Amino acid sequence: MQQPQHFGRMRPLDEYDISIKTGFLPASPPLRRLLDPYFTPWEEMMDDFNGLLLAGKLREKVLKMPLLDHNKLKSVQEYRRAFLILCMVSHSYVWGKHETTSETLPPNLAIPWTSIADHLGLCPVVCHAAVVLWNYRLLDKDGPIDLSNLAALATYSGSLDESWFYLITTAIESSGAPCLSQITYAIENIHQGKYNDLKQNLETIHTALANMNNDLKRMYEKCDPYVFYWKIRPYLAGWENMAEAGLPLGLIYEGVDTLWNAQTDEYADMSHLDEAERLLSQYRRYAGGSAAQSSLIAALDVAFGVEHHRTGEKPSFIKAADLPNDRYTKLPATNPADEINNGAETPRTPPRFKRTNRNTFLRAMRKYMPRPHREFLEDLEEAANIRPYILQLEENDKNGNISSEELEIVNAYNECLHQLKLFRDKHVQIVTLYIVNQARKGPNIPHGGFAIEKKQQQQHQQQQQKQEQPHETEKTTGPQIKSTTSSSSAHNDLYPQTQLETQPGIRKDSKADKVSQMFPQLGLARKLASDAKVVRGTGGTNVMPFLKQSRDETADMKIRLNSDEEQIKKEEQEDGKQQQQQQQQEEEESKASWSDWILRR
Ligand code: HEM
Repeated sequence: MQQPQHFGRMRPLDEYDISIKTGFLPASPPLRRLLDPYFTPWEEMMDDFNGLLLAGKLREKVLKMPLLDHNKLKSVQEYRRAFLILCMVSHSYVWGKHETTSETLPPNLAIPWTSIADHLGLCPVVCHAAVVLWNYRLLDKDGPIDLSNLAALATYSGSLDESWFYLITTAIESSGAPCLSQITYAIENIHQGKYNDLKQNLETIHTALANMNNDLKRMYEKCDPYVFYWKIRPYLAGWENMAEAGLPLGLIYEGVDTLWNAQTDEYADMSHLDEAERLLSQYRRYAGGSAAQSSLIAALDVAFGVEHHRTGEKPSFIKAADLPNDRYTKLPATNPADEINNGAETPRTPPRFKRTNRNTFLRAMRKYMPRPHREFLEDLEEAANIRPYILQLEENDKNGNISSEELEIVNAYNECLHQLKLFRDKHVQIVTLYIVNQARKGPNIPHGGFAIEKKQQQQHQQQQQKQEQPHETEKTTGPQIKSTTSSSSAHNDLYPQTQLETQPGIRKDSKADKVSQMFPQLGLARKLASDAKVVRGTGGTNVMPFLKQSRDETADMKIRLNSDEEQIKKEEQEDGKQQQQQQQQEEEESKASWSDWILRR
């Protein structure tokens, strides 16, 4: 006999820092400034930082900035504002504007950023919460949180495209806000047997999801894919898998020099370590900002019991053996010192993922969500009884024992999943246009004089190949791997974060160079085989298997009832047609340009 399932109960939403009205967005708009004059140096930096970055003066100015005490921040709103400031200034400091990547973050940024991140339950790196949840203002303070009334507080590039990119996501969070209370009501209604109310909960979630889809479709309107890929995305990059950008070990958080253990998230005394060990322990690797860190989409998955597997594990889709060993299948340790100690993989991965989410990447994204939101997802995993209830109805149906009301509930559940699948369909199209196509085409550098033309670049590469393989000129196939201390390829000097990931760009005499010599077991100096499968542009085509699998896993959760035979046949025909169309569309999209999209609207 099947054991009865036990479900946990949720705490009230406000205990997870969730508002019934605004969801994961704060109940009132984020602070526009820190008013305490003590923090003037940070706010002044914000006033000027786009200009300073453009003028190449940002690093100089940062180095003159005082080290401020984060303990003087009073409210959570102030902590969030401070976190946003430090995300903006620190990523600009590290990546610069056409400057060499900085491998170190000075103490006046690193120390407060790390402490403030700890306070908020985040990592000291840019994340969805910083640029989407805490980075907007309302043009009319009494108006709605939608695209007709939103402006961004801060952008790296100073462009409207970047504002639009964040604001679309803010609008999605706002449209999706009703889902959170409805999910908790649905759970309670199942406990109490109030099935009519449950149907209404599902219908409200369905409407919210449809609104989210409408918001997502508007990404094309004001965010140019070229600007996104080449001007915005580089600043959102973190320091995990960034060897090619000159950060093979991650970033040194200067002054945060108590020994930090990523597994336990605790600090220890470092006095017993020698200089090299101390240096190594200061490195941290974090993924960059991504809407994959949105707790909203994750909450919907958990609520509906959408099962996510390791990429490639879903046999009908793609064989794991054919996939590259990349960030979507395996993540490096946050602190490279752990690789020497015990080969740890994904630190601080929340332990309780019993039910649905077994995808390495999606799980890892949770440590980049604010602590209360992460706790909401963890508790929801214990409490989510919607899918088990629907599966019970499916069982009733098999026994010829389902009422018309129950049928309606199953249909409402299926409709919600369908909307979530449509969201992922659109998202796959967006990623094709905004990332895959851009990575394939390469930067379209005008006659600015600061980059070399394609022809010259080819000559440059040929020359380099000759130098590196004087005896093997005839049998080269894949992209060429350079020696570990060579400079990056010509045009990508401007955008180091978009380099090929197999080129460990360790600068001679850099700290990473020193550390890699001291710890050869880290394997940084390894020269990879030229036919290594992992070769691809950062965030390029390798992301697609992951995203398409995630979409297909959503569609797979739909329930097919026997009593709906007619409906099933119709759906199967439609699904077949849809799959064909989708494949065709995806092929066309891989060739499409942004103007095609705009004209097609
Ligand atoms: C120009 C727009 C966008 C681009 C280029 C983009 C790109 C990506 C990429 C590359 C990933 C893979 C994970 C990573 O490498 O970070 C991803 C995942 C994801 N993105 Fe986006 N994204 C965009 C907009 C959005 C928006 C507006 C949302 C809404 C919340 C969103 C939600 C997600 C989610 C939930 C995932 C995790 C995969 C999944 O659950 O299916 N993205 N996105």
